[in-house]
Amino acid sequence: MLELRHLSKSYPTPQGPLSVLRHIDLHLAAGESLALMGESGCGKSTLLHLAAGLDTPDAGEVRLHGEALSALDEPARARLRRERQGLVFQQFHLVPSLNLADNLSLQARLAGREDAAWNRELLGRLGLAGMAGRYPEQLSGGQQQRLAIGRALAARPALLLADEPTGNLDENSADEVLALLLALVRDKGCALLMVTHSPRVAAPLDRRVTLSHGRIERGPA
Ligand SMILES: Nc1ncnc2c1ncn2[C@@H]1O[C@H](COP(=O)(O)OP(=O)(O)OP(=O)(O)O)[C@@H](O)[C@H]1O
Repeated sequence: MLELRHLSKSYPTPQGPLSVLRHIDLHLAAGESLALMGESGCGKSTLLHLAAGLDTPDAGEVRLHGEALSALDEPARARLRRERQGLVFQQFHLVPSLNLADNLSLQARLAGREDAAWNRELLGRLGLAGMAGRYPEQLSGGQQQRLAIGRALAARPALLLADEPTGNLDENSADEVLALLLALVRDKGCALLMVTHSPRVAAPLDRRVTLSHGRIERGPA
């Protein structure tokens, strides 16, 4: 369902182009979870941004459901992101002026896929029921992260892209949020590509790969 073919990406720097990704091939099947690991600065976020169509590769292509993102214009890419992808970042990116219920349903509403029953189930399973009227600043870090996950899943995306989704949480909250995230994606048959530097966080996922020197090193299955 997500296919990265011969992806290459470099950034311009005063010292010349910095080659970050070199001919990356990666495939993620429907409903599969994959941890993308590697040392700080190895290009994990760059790869995730390319997969999300938030940035464009220098060479190669990203295909989602067989459709090449490069063949779409930006409005079509944005629509695909809204309808088919959920994004979760380490910084929660909640909208401060919207309450919890409105933050949760924002993306689904924009995608025309709002489902009140699913929203209620999400709130319950994320431990946020009864807090619908609260604003992000009135929530703990763990609650804000759970809300960000709920927002990404509210439109029932086929693919969740997550960049260190538990990176801002203490160990206990991180374990709890990760377990919830995995249970939700498994129940809904949602594929997951998750960036993490932590082997502990990567362990419960179906597969792990490591980025190093711009290339994928296949880990143990
Ligand atoms: N816009 C940019 N311009 C120039 N260099 C960049 C840019 N964005 C990222 N880089 C460089 O590209 C490399 C890969 O960055 P990236 O953020 O993808 O790494 P990462 O593996 O996600 O790191 P971390 O685990 O620390 O978040 C780094 O050396 C970074 O400094």
